[in-house]
Amino acid sequence: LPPASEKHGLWGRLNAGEVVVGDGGMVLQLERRGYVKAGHWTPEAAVQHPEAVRQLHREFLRAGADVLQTFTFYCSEDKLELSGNVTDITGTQINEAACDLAREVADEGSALVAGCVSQTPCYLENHNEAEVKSLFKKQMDEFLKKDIDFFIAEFFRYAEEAAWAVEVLKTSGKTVGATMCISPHGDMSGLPPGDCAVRLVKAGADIVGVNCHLDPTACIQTVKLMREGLERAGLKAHLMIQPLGCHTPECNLTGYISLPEYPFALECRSLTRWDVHKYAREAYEAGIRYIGGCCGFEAYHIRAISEELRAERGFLPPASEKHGLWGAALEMHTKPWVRARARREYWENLLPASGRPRCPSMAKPNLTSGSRPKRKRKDAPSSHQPLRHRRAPLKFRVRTIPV
Ligand code: MET
Ligand SMILES: [Zn+2]
Repeated sequence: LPPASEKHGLWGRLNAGEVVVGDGGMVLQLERRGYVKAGHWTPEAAVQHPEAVRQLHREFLRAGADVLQTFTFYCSEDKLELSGNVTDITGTQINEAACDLAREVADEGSALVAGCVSQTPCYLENHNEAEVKSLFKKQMDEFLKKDIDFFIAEFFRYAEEAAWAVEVLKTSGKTVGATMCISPHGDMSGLPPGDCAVRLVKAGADIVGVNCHLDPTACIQTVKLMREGLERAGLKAHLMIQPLGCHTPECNLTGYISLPEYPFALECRSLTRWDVHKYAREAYEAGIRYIGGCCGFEAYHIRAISEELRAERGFLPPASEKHGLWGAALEMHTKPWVRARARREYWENLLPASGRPRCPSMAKPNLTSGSRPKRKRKDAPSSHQPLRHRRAPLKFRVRTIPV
């Protein structure tokens, strides 16, 4: 169990039955703002554009986030090398700068800082436990040089790799949350969500759940399956959820990356703040107490979680000073037909139009998962040998999730 000093940390808060509001998506949002390269999704902006990262952290804090996650997605040494995106900055520099940024902003409020690791190319490449674990250990040691409160291992497609990350992070003695980017069908080796959760808790995870890849509806369904798996095994853990900020009802095993709109035309699918109210309530009712968002979740979505759960938390966040509940600020509008929208029933029951007459409401997802491109030797800016890649085997057929 985590040390007593963590009584007021994440572990203590969750054990006391508190709701913990997570932050939103960093890489997708910073790509849209011009600081991250799509396809690569590496976080060198922590060093190159600290002001951009700091600002996004601040927006999430102001919206009520209790946790700021370090901007260290895909910041393992092998992923940085594979992306070939930075030659003049090391992974160590990015990890350390990201910790400093998250801490600086967290201390402007009373947020916790989570040091985050994610899936590695090395795992797909060779399944070598020692090698994969050494990548996580390196990142963990860099985080531990800085002031972080707990760890999150997130965005894992395979329970095995996530469990390896958890085993490494637990050696720190700190609280560890683990979230997988899986659907109700389970992980990429066919392990059902309940069994994934059991595996993660047995590896030492204190909090388990899902992040990214699918919309709130599918993610809640998956976390419920995790909870049931834990109950069947007689194991206890807190539950965590950070879904996409997009509607993906027709998605399948491969998640939103299989949508034709990924990643540059997803806007039509964005959740409204009212969708988030519904999500936050459903997640809470499912017994999930760490409730945040992943890609597509912006500050106003996080504020909507904070507003929906204001009674349970006992306060509203600073950003709500500029937002009347359920549209109440519209009472001041000069036009009577807009004033008429200053009520909960209006926004709760609205079916928003897309304004795009020729658009279908559903897309046809691509049915295969892609292989990684080989990096061209002559373009390779790194002095290291590029990694070899092979197609990740899809062990079972892609199906559509009934929701
Ligand atoms: C592709 S999932 C990304 C997760 C990470 N915490 C981020 O928001 O940047
Ligand atoms: Zn995400």
